[in-house]
Amino acid sequence: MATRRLRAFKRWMKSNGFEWSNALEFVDTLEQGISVKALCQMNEGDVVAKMPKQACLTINTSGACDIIENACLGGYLGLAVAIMYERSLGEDSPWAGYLQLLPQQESLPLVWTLDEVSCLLCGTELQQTVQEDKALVYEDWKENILPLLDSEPSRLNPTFFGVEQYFAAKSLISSRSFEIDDYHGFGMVPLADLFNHKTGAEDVHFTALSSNDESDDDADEGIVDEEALAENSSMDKTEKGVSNTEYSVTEDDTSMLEMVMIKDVSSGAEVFNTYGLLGNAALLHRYGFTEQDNAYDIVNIDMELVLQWCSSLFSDRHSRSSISLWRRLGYSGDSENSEYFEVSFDGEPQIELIILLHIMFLPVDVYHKLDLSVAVAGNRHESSEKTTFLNGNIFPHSNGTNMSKKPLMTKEICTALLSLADIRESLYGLKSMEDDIEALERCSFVGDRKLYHSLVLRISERKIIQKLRNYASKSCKITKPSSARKKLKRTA
Ligand SMILES: C[S@@+](CC[C@H](N)C(=O)[O-])C[C@H]1O[C@@H](n2cnc3c(N)ncnc32)[C@H](O)[C@@H]1O
Repeated sequence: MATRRLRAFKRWMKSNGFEWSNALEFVDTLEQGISVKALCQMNEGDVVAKMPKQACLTINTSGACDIIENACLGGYLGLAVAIMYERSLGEDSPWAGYLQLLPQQESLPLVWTLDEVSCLLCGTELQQTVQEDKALVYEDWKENILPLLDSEPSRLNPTFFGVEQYFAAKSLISSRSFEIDDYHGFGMVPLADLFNHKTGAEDVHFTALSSNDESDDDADEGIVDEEALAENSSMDKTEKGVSNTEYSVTEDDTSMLEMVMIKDVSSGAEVFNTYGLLGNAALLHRYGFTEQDNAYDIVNIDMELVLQWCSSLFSDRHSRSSISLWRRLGYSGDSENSEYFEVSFDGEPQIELIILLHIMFLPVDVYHKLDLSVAVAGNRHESSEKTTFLNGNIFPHSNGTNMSKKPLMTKEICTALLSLADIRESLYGLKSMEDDIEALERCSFVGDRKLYHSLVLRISERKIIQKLRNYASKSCKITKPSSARKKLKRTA
């Protein structure tokens, strides 16, 4: 359905040199906003849309370019000022026809209230991240945007540069901006941002040729291989497919961005882009929606939770020294402040977590032997390629990813994983997963958007925790009980 705002947008695109295939239908519904459909069969290689870089809203093209540059605001901050500035011009903005199509803001958790964040995202991977984001974005506004109003009172209308407007602009940038090229950097690309996302199953690809350097080396991820383009996008197709605007482009025209079909799509089907291979936490964080059964979902178990579990069995001293030994063996990442362990969509915990648990359960004598050998190796500056003897298993340093988990899955490690699953699950509060599933069934995708997507996130995470339990129970049955220490509580 072409609504009034869509018709106005198409007129704006035509007068700004955009070209798009007659086979694309832009659909606007109250429930789902705008999507793009195929009006007839579309084929791999078809160039279905061309967008002039000069018509994209970037720091460089915006009327506020001088203000942004004088204030040395780059990246997202600068682009946010560009959007707020053009919005403040209303009909006088060269992007008025584009801006009227955009929502005021995208419903990302960033723009939810703090109460909504703590209530709806309780226990999820996003709760803390979003709380921190909100504080940081507020600080950004106070430090960088507020002072601008004093420096340019005649050009900047404070009504359009308030903290709410800044958060709104940030939500649009997060959900709709593209990397254009070295000169323009990030920007808003009209038309390209009408395509919805499907994980790992996109039909169309956004491509850009750098205006500074056309060599492959300088190509960003989205750039199409020139030869493939030449093969697939003959003038024939361009003439047939792209509507007959006056704008004519050459194949290596670096002033244009393109949308190229990377698969055949049948008539009537929606044409999807992909925003990346993202789990639900990342999708909700950046774009404000989730997908059911998303195979890229993960759950993290923070080191803090491991310490919490550890303190119920061992002395603080033992917990700390085990973690220290584990770090010295090279199993922690770069940052000691944000250590966490991933549990994959299938419920498999990261090998690094299993190794840490293993170290914690080592019999005292083996533990001391290992500790000593690591200290000696450290003093001799031995390479991290060396192997280590751990409870009957040879552990290669810093190379846990290729190790088999099976031999390590002793009874106590399986029990520890079950306890960690319980501790992680308790973060979701009193409501059970069944409560969440029932709530989701009652919830409307359209009317209760925030609740709907936060429930999908909670449920998908909790399903992974359930799979972690299954993984631990199953592994326990197939692994012989270990000969590890009988006395669990250690004090030294
Ligand atoms: C680049 S825009 C796509 C066009 C958008 N539908 C519109 O109305 O303008 C990205 C936004 O579209 C919505 N979106 C995209 N893919 C989606 C999907 N698979 N499910 C739900 N919403 C989606 C989200 O609100 C997202 O932030």
